[in-house]
Amino acid sequence: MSKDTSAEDPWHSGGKLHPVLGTRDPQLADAQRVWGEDFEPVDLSELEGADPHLEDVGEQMRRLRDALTGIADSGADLAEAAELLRRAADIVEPQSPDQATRLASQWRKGGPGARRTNPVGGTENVIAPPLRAFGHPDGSVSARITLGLPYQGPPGCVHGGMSALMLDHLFGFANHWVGLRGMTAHYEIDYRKPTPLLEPLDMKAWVESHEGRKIWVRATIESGGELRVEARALFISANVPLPGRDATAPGEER
Ligand SMILES: CCCCCCCC/C=C\CCCCCCCC(=O)SCCNC(=O)CCNC(=O)[C@H](O)C(C)(C)COP(=O)(O)OP(=O)(O)OC[C@H]1O[C@@H](n2cnc3c(N)ncnc32)[C@H](O)[C@@H]1OP(=O)(O)O
Repeated sequence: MSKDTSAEDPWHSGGKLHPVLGTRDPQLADAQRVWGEDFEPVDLSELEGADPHLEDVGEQMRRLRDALTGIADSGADLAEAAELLRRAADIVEPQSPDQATRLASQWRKGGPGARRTNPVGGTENVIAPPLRAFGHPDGSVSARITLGLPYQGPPGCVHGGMSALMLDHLFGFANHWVGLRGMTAHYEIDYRKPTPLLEPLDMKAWVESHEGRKIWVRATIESGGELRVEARALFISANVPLPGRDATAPGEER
């Protein structure tokens, strides 16, 4: 399997995979403590060059998101915060192009695709934890994250849909890491034990096999050394027209 991807391929937004992260990144430092030095981070080069104010706004929004969830019984006075947030929205909204324009801009040739904005890893997306994935030399990808109250399902536990979402996303990275890409066609998941909030979750995904357009992937979530969730999926190599781009002939189908 090849890791080569081509920025010239209009159906693929990714560049070649290479380590680009600095060790100041807390999730990378955490991952290095857990998995040692024997892995390379998945390419996140599309994050370079982002407006630092955009990164900062995203970060402040996530702080608010986490601080706000479950605050109702605390007696907090939120009047000033509400006013400041209204002002912030009044500043940003008029500067933000319509959604169709922004959608197309994500998929410009050689652009970041949805990796900056997707709901799992996108730092521009407030609902994203955001999860960061790391690629290992054995072809698997891993992520470690601790989720808070915004992601609660059963009492004190991660919402099962959130687990499914994160693993589906990791499947995408597992494909990407070994030079494949596809769409989820079939997805099955077993919730073996409750998945705790507020405790580190270790996720792993890998391509088990692939033949023609079919890619079979597997993934797990562990916490405290115990298996919580395991999932299997069939991805199918498929060509989806990119927003704002002519639907010209895609590259070779796998
Ligand atoms: C482009 C940019 C890439 C950027 C890369 C960046 C890398 C960064 C990495 C990661 C970050 C992001 C990662 C995100 C990841 C998330 C993934 C999703 O959420 S995907 C959304 C949900 N999935 C759908 O919406 C699919 C909807 N379904 C379809 O469109 C079609 O069903 C499709 C394309 C999957 C297949 O349709 P057909 O018409 O092309 O092909 P047919 O002939 O039906 O199937 C081909 C073969 O597959 C089998 N097949 C199809 N579906 C099956 C199923 N559900 N179960 C079992 N077999 C199935 C069929 O039986 C057939 O097999 P036989 O060739 O006959 O042996």
